[in-house]
Amino acid sequence: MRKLAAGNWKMNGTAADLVQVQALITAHPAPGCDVLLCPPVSLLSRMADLAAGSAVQVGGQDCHPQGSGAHTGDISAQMLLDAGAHHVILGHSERRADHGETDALVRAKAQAALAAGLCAIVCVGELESQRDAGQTLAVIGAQLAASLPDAVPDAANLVIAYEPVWAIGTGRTPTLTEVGEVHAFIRAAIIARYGEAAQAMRLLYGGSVKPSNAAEIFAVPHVDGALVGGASLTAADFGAIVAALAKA
Ligand SMILES: O=C[C@H](O)COP(=O)(O)O
Repeated sequence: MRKLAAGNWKMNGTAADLVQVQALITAHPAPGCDVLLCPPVSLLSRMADLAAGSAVQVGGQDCHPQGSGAHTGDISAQMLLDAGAHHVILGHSERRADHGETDALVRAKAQAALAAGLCAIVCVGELESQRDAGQTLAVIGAQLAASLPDAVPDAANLVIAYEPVWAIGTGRTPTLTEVGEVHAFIRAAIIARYGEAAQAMRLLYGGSVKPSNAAEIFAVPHVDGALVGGASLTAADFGAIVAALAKA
């Protein structure tokens, strides 16, 4: 399976920051893994134009479950595709917290994304209190059961990102053993759900991935890449993570 280094710019970046994308493309013309950047919608089309013909793909950070209609401020999967996106991040914990997104809504969005021809990156992850209470696998299992799409015709089009909420933007990470335990659990859950085709679904770890810890995280079984926030904003940091993944 080809691994995936995905960057989530979140609500960061203006046109001036596209120099980072050009620098990434120049420094990693043939990266040896898939490379994705998900900018705010305001930059999506421009970033897609800039990255055309390079190894960098672009994606959205959310989509509406419907294709069009009276939904002020929202964007559909078809619109993301039209703007040049190949992927969309769905169910990020920040959207679950900021916008009250439920597992059922995340599933509807994921199904819309797949139907539109996008690759869906569905995020799951436990709160620190849930980890402390020994509930991590139960929480992840419930999120997977209710957030993932019913049918996935092409395993390459569903990516699952494990992001412990307490590790996002904090500089803290689970131990490698803990990462491995959750990723093995996710692999088993999706094989039970979708069959052996789920061996080809990529599982990303996200939460304070940096150049300094990327290689050890990428050595954990069933870690097929990363969903990177802060460190995806600069070509130097994200490029180092891309290089570590290509070597893993
Ligand atoms: O989507 C990315 C994650 O929330 C990780 O963010 P972070 O790398 O800044 O911790």
